[in-house]
Amino acid sequence: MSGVTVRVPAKVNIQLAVGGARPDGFHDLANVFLAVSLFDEVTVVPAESLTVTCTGPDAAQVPLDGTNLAARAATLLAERHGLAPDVHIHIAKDIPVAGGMAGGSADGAAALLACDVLWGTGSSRAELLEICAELGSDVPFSLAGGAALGVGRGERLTPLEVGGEFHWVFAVADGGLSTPAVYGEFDRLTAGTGVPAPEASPALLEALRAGDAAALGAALSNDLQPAALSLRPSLSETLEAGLTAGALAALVSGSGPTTAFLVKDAQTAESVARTLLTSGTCRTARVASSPVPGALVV
Ligand SMILES: C[C@@](CO)(OP(=O)(O)O)[C@H](O)COP(=O)(O)OP(=O)(O)OC[C@H]1O[C@@H](n2ccc(N)nc2=O)[C@H](O)[C@@H]1O
Ligand SMILES: Nc1ncnc2c1ncn2[C@@H]1O[C@H](COP(=O)(O)OP(=O)(O)O)[C@@H](O)[C@H]1O
Repeated sequence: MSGVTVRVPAKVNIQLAVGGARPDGFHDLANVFLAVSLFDEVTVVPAESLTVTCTGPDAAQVPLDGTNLAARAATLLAERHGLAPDVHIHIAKDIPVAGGMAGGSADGAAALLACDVLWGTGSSRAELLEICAELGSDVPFSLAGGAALGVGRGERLTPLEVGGEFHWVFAVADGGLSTPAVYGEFDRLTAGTGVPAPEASPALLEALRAGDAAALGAALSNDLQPAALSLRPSLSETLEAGLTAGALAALVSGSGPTTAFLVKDAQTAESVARTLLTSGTCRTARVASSPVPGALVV
């Protein structure tokens, strides 16, 4: 076999309920993930040693050493099977980097699936999900796709029913935001307030099940948004610009700084994206729909 390519989607968190910091430094979450139609493609081919290349508009920001999540995935799978992780990994990157859309996690899940097929290691779905959880809290969802509630660190998934297609615009900001820095700012902002245990919103889950965009818009929430806005105050102007342009609702995607706009249909997505592009409040604007499947061999 010459090589294996896996296509993998980005995510938006339609609800991100964050509890207090745990002794291990992580936060318990009720994390409602939705996979959206921005994709990376990861190709693995046999090679003399483990190497990584990346192309795409944000490629310069992607590490090409052993810290790349795709390289870590190949190494973890190889270790489990007593193999050498001798593959060349190529990432065709279209998901914004450090944007709160789980692009690195997506590449980790994609490389894991691609190597499992290339090496014929035949891992079960449960084994793949376990390795994903070792790679990072968001990685299991990148493998699973669709929509899911993630609890614990966000790695323990329950699939969710979605009753229709939802349309989005994503405003990509200049530069990224560090996920640990945003959780750290959340801790600083909530210190001494008695953070409640995170719970999924019944209204949000019902809107998702019904495919009701207006109801979903009313229920979107992200507990990390005040922290992301505190670190990057200019994002409030982007949120405002998208709402003025006709979005049903707006929120920061995960730890940011990408902002997400739910719109009523594909046509409105195009017009909101055009307005956002000319507003000067973001670097670029992308349209997407949801849900889409998780990592798949192409
Ligand atoms: C915020 C979220 C929302 O889905 O995603 P992004 O917006 O960054 O994509 C996730 O919780 C990010 O998950 P992921 O990026 O996989 O994080 P990990 O690699 O597991 O952890 C990186 C760091 O984030 C913090 N972290 C992560 C997950 C969690 N439940 N609590 C945390 O406090 C910790 O500081 C940890 O050291
Ligand atoms: N394959 C990868 N693609 C992008 N970033 C990666 C990858 N592997 C490791 N990283 C690192 O992870 C950081 C977070 O990137 P990313 O997953 O795109 O954002 P986020 O965690 O905000 O969703 C990057 O700044 C980069 O240093």
